[in-house]
Amino acid sequence: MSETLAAAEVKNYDLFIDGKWIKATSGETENVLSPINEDVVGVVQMGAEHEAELALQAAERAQKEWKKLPSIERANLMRKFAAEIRANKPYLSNLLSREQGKLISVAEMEVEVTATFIEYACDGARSIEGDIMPSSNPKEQIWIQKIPRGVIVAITAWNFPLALAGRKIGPALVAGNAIVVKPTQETPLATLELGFIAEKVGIPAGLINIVTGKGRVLGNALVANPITKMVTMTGSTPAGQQIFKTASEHLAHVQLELGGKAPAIVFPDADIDLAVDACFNSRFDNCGQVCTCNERMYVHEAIYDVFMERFMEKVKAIKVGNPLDRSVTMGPKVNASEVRNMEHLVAKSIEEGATIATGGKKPEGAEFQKGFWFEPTIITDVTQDMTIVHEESFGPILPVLKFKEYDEVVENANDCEFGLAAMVFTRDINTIMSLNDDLEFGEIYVNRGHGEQHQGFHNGYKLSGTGGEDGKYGFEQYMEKKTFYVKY
Ligand SMILES: NC(=O)C1=CN([C@@H]2O[C@H](COP(=O)(O)OP(=O)(O)OC[C@H]3O[C@@H](n4cnc5c(N)ncnc54)[C@H](OP(=O)(O)O)[C@@H]3O)[C@@H](O)[C@H]2O)C=CC1
Ligand SMILES: O=C(O)[C@@H](O)[C@@H]1OC[C@H](O)[C@H]1O
Repeated sequence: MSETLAAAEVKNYDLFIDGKWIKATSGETENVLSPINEDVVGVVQMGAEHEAELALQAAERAQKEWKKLPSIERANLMRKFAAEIRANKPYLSNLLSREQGKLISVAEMEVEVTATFIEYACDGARSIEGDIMPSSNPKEQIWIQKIPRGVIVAITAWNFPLALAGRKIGPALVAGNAIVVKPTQETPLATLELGFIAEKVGIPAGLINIVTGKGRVLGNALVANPITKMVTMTGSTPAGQQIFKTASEHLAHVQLELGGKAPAIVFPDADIDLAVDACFNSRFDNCGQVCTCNERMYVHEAIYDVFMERFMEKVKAIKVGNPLDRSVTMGPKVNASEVRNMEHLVAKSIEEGATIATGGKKPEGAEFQKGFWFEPTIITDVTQDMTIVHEESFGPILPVLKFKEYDEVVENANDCEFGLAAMVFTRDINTIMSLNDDLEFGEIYVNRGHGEQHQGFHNGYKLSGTGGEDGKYGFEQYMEKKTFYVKY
């Protein structure tokens, strides 16, 4: 059944700083367009250096009192914040679908995951543990304490904007920090709604600040400011590298979740139906716009034909259309630039000798005249040296390669500048354990597709990032350590 497809109101959002909604001194605004039909969904302020300073100063003031609260009291308030996010699921998920183009069912999952990211952080409130150890000196103890860092800057990407914000706000505040969130200009609206929710549940002014503006202007000003003690960013590798350089000027702690090029490897002993379903879902989830998506698929030559017959049947059954229509199974790409990148990768693949087995262009039909659409695309006759095997597509394009030997496919899987996620399908324990030893990826899925758990650790190697996020190791990064030598 379709959701309300009628054009909703166009909402104007100010900057949420120090518990107030204010306009940018620049007087500039930017329209947020729907990828479905290019209608304006909302209008946001274009903050810059001045607004960065205001937000950081507000956060610095608010954090001084917040850190004095017992962590369980911080967690109790954050649970109310999470509950109110959940209570607004219908509105937030509809807004996410309209600003990002994701299926309404995926948007509903995203709102739920935003709440559970925060609730997971709250569960850790009583586990902020340090160490007490004997000194090598007589009558002396050593205490290592965990303390909040101070002001955190969170910069997020457009694929799961609300969940990525919750993933950072939760641990940051439970640990005793304040935060300034800069969502991407592509999809800032649902994140801005968190400002209204913070007001409603009584989050103290200045603890959560949400500012919009260009990453290389406002984002850069936030990162460069010495008030900022940690930057947690999700986005592309080039942007992450720039942030890393800027933050190094004042040695802020940096946590980066960046690009990926996950291989899916299907061995001859795999459960073929399970592998087909997992590899399919892990490519076309959110129109392929998930950092852990199946970006290149290696299928053993012995099962290639039977696997691909079943796989292609599913690909050709995809229904592309308005993501608010629950009968649709894939929505649009987020913007025109992303569609141009899809077209570039297809053209490059053909130029390099590959075959477009299905898709490869914008879909035809009146409903696709406006918006940012691209067909589900499978590329075959692919060799390891081709661009599509190395360049992240972050979209509904999948190159498929055959392999024969274990060593060959492991070498090819590792032949990549990224190291975020990989998925492998085999029922042989020796193969599984060898892959665990040999694959150079921070997250390996065995006999299932992508999808992190909050208690895990979302950690990219190589150009996929640094620091890692989620779980107890992600939570730890929002705290500093202070060592106390106590002679008595
Ligand atoms: N590893 C992971 O968990 C994930 C990784 N990603 C990766 O993100 C990419 C797609 O997201 P996308 O939003 O296009 O990524 P971008 O890197 O373009 O933008 C990410 C964020 O960084 C901001 N930004 C850009 N440059 C700077 C800068 N110099 N200083 C401060 N902030 C800056 C952007 O601001 P603005 O755009 O508003 O100007 C945006 O808010 C893909 O590569 C994907 O792999 C996506 C999701 C998860
Ligand atoms: O960022 C991504 O693409 C993934 O980590 C995604 O973000 C929130 C969801 O929980 C994850 O699948």
